[in-house]
Amino acid sequence: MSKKFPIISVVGSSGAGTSTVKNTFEQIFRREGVKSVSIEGDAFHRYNRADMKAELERRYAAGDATFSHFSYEANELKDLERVFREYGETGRGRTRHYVHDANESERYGVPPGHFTDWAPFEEDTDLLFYEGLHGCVVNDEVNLVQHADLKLGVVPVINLEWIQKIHRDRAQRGYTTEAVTDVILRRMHAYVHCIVPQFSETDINFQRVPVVDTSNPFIARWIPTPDESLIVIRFKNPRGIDFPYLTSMIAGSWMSRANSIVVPGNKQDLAMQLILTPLIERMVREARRARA
Ligand SMILES: Nc1ncnc2c1ncn2[C@@H]1O[C@H](COP(=O)(O)OP(=O)(O)OP(=O)(O)O)[C@@H](O)[C@H]1O
Ligand SMILES: O=C(CO)[C@H](O)[C@H](O)COP(=O)(O)O
Repeated sequence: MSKKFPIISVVGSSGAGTSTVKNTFEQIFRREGVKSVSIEGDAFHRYNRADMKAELERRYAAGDATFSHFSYEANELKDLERVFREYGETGRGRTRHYVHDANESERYGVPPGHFTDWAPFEEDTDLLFYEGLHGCVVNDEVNLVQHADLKLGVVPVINLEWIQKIHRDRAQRGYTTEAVTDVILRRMHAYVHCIVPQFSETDINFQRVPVVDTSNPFIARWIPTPDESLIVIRFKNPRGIDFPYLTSMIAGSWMSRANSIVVPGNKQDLAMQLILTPLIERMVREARRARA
């Protein structure tokens, strides 16, 4: 936690929608005049695509069928913690990009499956925004949670998460359904052991639930639309959350538990803006005062 240089950590599995949620944050940052710097979790993968394949094959031959990008050891989590710590203390740090596809390759000038060089953060920012797989990990080696001031989970129910991943990986990253299915299966062990525990550490979870049949996600022809889904929003600590205000502002919403509200899928963006804007505004105001 840093009063001077706060960190927002948005965590979700691959295909959960963390990149999509980043757009909502960008709108809030723009409207509130917040200067942010951001990290994509994939920047902290340990291996480029070819080296990851070789490492997978090596481990598989040695009898380990559980290794995947979700595993702690496939990522440089100590480096990520170092960046979180340094940013929290000084407002400085560095990141890079993992280039997934031809579009990103054109943007960054590096072939798909490779990293760009590390580059320092811009100076004089108000906060650091992280989105990715491991931003709330606590294990024997790292404790990322302790550095983050606002922690969010983006967690569609699993069939929907798979549909989103399959469609995105096919449409944008050039993989077949069979290849994505293999990846989902291979990652399941680490999904349970490395990804899921983080959603008990997060302050707020956004869980998208489809209200159309997704019982065979591998043949779904499209991603259920916002109109075909609900969002369950759960607050770890509901004290101070103005639920009557939220349910009156968001048409069609209701409280399903003392710490949870449900909103129509097409109100996700509005709900996030209403919930997050005051939290971000206060965080940035206090940080600016502490730096003055
Ligand atoms: N609320 C939503 N409604 C409809 N589609 C969504 C929603 N959120 C995400 N998607 C779709 O799901 C797919 C995956 O989303 P996104 O790329 O944001 O995932 P991600 O968590 O960033 O994945 P990765 O970490 O693998 O990059 C995209 O096709 C996106 O358009
Ligand atoms: O989205 C992911 C993890 O969040 C990707 O699966 C990961 O970055 C590896 O990418 P690729 O399989 O395209 O090399």
